[in-house]
Amino acid sequence: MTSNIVIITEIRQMNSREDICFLINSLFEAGSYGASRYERLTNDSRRRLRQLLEMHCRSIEEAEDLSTRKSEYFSQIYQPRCPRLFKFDADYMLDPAFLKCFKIQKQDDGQIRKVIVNTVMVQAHVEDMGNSLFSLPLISSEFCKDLIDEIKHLQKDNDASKYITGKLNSMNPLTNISIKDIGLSDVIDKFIELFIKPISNLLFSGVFTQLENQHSFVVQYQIGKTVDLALHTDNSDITINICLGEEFEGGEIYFGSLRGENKTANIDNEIKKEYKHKLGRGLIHLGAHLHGARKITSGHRYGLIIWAYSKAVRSSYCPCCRHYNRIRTNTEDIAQCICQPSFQLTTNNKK
Ligand SMILES: O=C(O)CCC(=O)C(=O)O
Ligand SMILES: [Fe+2]
Repeated sequence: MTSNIVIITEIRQMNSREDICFLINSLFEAGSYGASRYERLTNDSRRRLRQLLEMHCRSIEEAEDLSTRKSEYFSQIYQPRCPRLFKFDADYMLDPAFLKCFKIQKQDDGQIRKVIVNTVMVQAHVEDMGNSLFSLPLISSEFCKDLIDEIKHLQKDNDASKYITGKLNSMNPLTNISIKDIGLSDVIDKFIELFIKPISNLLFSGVFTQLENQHSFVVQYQIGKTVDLALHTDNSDITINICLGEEFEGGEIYFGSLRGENKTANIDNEIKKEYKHKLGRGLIHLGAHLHGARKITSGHRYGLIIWAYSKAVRSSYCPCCRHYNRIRTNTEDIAQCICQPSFQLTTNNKK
């Protein structure tokens, strides 16, 4: 008999219909002992699991339906304050120093055809803070200002404001605004595809050759509301954290060890680096890097957080404990994991 604790953890990590299918397939697939994981559970465990699965599926479906309604509202009804934000334009969006890190080839109509990283300029403009943590100029001050003005405009609009608050990451539930909901996903997708992917490929020495997906949001910190963020790791493969402004004091971001590297019980001893946000400048770090944000002491802080995903990297770690390649056996498809006797990697990668 296997314990269902592992499966319960997997259920809690489901975020989409795709995740539900992935989990259900893995529950009913014949395992290395012949019987599926589901068949190896007691009747009682199966009953509890079914209830939990149903509840979680319902909440995912409700969240997805709400997300569709939001997208419809923002694409069809909402009148943006700054329409320029919604169409990708590298010269408007990106910091001139960041643009210098690339050779950009354009088509006759001005669209970008190809972007090649300029290694010498990357060395000049990107600060390597160690432990796969990089700081660099990313976004123009004009784009930062327009995005904050758009957020303020959204928050004043009765209909729009109803849609923009919600639980986006489990840590800062009330004040985050989803980039997808407000119709800025295409802009962020292009930014990742054209610029973040090639520069990450260079900075992380070829680990992130592809970044197929993203989940992005604007975070806000304000006295009397959310002022800080506890130490955590992100559900991302790499995170891009950009300071949008406005005026604020405090709010430094601090970093500890990488997930799994942490050996001491006292997490405060682990803090290794601190970074002071600067307008338009950002950090690129591994999602597995422990980090948190210090209290702001005055003002209002906005940040653009991009969680980027790589299918190849995701399929190399256990979806349950999220550690990389715990122990691999020689058997082609099986990786051993402390979470359960065997974690089956399928070719059907998640996300
Ligand atoms: O506020 C920040 O700069 C960090 C935010 C963050 O780490 C997160 O939302 O995951
Ligand atoms: Fe984070």
